[in-house]
Amino acid sequence: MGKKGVLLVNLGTPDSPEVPSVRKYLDQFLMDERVIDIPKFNRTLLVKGIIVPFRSPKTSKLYKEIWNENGSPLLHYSKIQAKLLQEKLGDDYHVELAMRYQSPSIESALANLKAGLVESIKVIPMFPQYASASSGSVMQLVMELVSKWQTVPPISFINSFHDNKQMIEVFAENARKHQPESYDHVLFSFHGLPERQLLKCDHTGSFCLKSSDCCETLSDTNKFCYSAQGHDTARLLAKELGISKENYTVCFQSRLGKEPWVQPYTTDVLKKLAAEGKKRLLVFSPAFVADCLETLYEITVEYHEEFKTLGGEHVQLVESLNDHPKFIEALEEMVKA
Ligand SMILES: C=CC1=C(C)c2cc3[nH]c(cc4nc(cc5[nH]c(cc1n2)c(C)c5CCC(=O)O)C(CCC(=O)O)=C4C)c(C)c3C=C
Ligand SMILES: [Fe+2]
Ligand SMILES: [Fe+2]
Repeated sequence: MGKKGVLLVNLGTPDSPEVPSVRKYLDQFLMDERVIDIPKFNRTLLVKGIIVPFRSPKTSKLYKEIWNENGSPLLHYSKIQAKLLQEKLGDDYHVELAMRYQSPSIESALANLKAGLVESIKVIPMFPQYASASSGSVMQLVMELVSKWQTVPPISFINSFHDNKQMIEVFAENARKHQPESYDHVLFSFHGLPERQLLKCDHTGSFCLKSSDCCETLSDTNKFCYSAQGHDTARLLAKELGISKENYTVCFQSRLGKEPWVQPYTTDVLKKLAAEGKKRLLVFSPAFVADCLETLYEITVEYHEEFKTLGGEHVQLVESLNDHPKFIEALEEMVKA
């Protein structure tokens, strides 16, 4: 029997922090019709004419702040996760890592699986909460590529793992290192998403954003909603750590453009908490399985500085899942499920 193929796919990162690489990365990322979901002509004008030329130099500076001897943290941790998973699964499995944007590409990882004569492929988009712009985009590209093969192997996808028990335990364990009870408030800061993309997930058109608490419970109507899944992750984490409802806030960071994104925005929450006299914040970023630009710069540097300017004292990031053995066990279970 052939090996069972496993494909881990994370978002992607520039090949280097220099402006030309960042330009290439942002161009590929933001020209994805699931990321900037507007007609192609308008997307091309916006992305190639405005965002990429103006944003690349600024984003390059930020990447230079987090780049280290291992390169991009996101790629570095992703490689370790794939290696540890391969070791855990053993010789009956063939694990490949890909990035949705830049390298290693999904195309090359699939070619490696094909060359390895795998008998099946399990794809894990490495995003705990489903979003069309992340998991959906990975699934679409994998399906497009594999659909062109002469022999299409049995292929399956993990859609989301927002309530994965081991994942919750790892985040909680990482938080305990910081004595959560010594903080004035806890934030669960998720990567943002345009509201338009949330609304598109509600096929009934009757539920999403129709009330201020539409994401507070998961039901058949909103089970694929990124925000509702995020609220679920936050609830489970708060329960695991015994954090009461009034002591935490779910919020969304990294907004791009002028259109409304899912709210509340993390920056607004920082202002509100500072005005209430809160001094020390513990911040989880549970939309990511590895530390990356958004955690290591946006939270650790930008939000920390911003909160201090507002009168606060400290913003402490809870380390991501990275190379934690229990997270690798979680991946193993997903593969074997
Ligand atoms: C949870 C996963 C992610 C979703 C959903 C997502 C949506 C999304 N992102 C942008 C724009 C940018 N995101 C950027 C960085 C970035 N995004 C994710 C994950 C999700 N994005 C990660 C892991 C990272 C960091 C990658 C790394 O190398 O560390 C960036 C680049 C940085 C910058 O210029 O600010 C942009 C741009 C949009 C528009 C979007 C949904 C519509
Ligand atoms: Fe993003
Ligand atoms: Fe909702």
